[in-house]
Amino acid sequence: MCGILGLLLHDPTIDAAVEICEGLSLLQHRGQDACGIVTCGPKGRLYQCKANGMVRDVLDDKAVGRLIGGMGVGHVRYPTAGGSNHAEAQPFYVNSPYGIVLAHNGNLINSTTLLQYMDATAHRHINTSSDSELLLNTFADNLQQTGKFRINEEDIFTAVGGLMKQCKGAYACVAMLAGFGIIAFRDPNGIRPVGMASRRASTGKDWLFASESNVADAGGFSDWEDVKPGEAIIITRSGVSRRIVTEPATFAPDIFEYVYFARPDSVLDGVSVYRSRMAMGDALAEEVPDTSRVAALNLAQKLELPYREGFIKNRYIGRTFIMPGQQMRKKSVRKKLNAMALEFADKNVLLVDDSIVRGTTSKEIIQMAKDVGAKKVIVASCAPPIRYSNVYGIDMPSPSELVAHGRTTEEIAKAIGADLVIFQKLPDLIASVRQFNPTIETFDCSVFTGEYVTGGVDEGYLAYIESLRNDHAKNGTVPTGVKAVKVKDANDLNGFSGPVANGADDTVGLHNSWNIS
Ligand SMILES: O=P(O)(O)OC[C@H]1O[C@H](OP(=O)(O)OP(=O)(O)O)[C@H](O)[C@@H]1O
Ligand SMILES: NC(=O)CC[C@H](N)C(=O)O
Ligand SMILES: [Mg+2]
Repeated sequence: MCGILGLLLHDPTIDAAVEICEGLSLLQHRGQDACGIVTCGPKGRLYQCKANGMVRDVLDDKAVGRLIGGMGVGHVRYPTAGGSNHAEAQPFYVNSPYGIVLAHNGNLINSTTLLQYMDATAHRHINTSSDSELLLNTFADNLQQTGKFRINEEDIFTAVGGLMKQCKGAYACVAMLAGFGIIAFRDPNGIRPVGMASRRASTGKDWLFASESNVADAGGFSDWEDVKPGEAIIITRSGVSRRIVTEPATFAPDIFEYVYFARPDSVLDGVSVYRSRMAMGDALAEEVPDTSRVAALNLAQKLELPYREGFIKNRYIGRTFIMPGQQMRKKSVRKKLNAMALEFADKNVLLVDDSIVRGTTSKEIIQMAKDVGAKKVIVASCAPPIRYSNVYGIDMPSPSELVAHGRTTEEIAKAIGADLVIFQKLPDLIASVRQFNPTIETFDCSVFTGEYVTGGVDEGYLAYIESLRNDHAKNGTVPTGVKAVKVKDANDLNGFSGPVANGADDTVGLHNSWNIS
């Protein structure tokens, strides 16, 4: 999952970068791997700073001070395609046509086809294994085809419409055209979130696009509105233009945003994440003979059991599930959470978490609770068992890494060392979220069901991404031996070797040197 942000200030003499940076730090929970900002200053010049690392490290005062201009785009990255190298940090830039910058949240499932098209037809050079670079070039190619010396809103709608025909998968995007304005668009299924808000500024308005509404709240923006599925919104200093640019498709936001990804103080697609998590706790209570903190509190109240914070969290260790390798995740859970012996000694405890994915967290914390004297440890998960790959922007490519894959509930309990595991039922999870916005037709629940809302995800594709992105491939630790994966049907690409796995990806890349003095 990534965080995206666009800001256009009414007064172009005020630099937007400081606020973009603050906004990105509010989206840090969506991506910890890399971050970046590109701004547009006088004469349409673009200024960029992006690198691996957290917002506070990459975007320090000095770096932000060099980013000139009253509009810009920002990104925090959690890789789901390509590798984790600097070159794949976002936003991406392409000079032709017009100078375009793009920040993407989501994941494309037809990268191979797009790559072939870029090479054989559009003749555009793709320098990384990132699907987001392909997305940007698809946008650029569609804009190029309008053939205009100067672009207008109509051309942009046409280009985004063309992109939506070509790109399959999940994409919530914020783009910027040099000297023109900022643009947001969202895939036809609306799988990933992005919204818009505005704020009065002297004689006009400042405009914000962001993955989550918490950014708008903190910046004093109001009138938060979600970008609709299949919609493109263009903001220039002359105003706002918006249009649904594609055929309607099933609106299916990813339910895992509510379970885990989004901050509880955000409202996504009209649903308060906080209230949906409280409802998850209520529903889960029905199953007993958080993230999860909100749910745990409600669950405890309903069961009339005392609610305690049995683990103290080190707020300086980031999210563990979105860390790249299993060793790191495991070590970080121990560093992040410490069991309060007082709360556990000689007690039977019910631990509530928002989800059990690889089982890293639950396995560690059950052991920690037992180490400080817990008698019985029962674990309740606000999400149902996760048994299938995610292909839309959550890095869960490999079912065999999921603790629930191929296991019954009893076997999962055994694998994580729990006395009992209780899972939320899928209809209850869906109802917990949907009750707050019944206009959402359905959700992408593919990690629970193996049913993919976009189509185009068959066994061959799932095997392909698994070979590319399982933990061994990412860390270059074999045993799968995946070093570089040949693009399917790549005969006409002059031997071009397609996306390579993380650990094997030693691309130097065309990236900026961010820490120049
Ligand atoms: O079964 P696993 O593979 O461990 O994944 C599930 C865990 O990962 C997440 O926590 P994370 O540490 O990422 O973030 P949080 O602090 O927001 O809970 C989630 O909240 C679960 O605790
Ligand atoms: N999690 C995401 O949204 C990732 C965006 C993009 N697929 C990347 O890997 O950079
Ligand atoms: Mg957690």
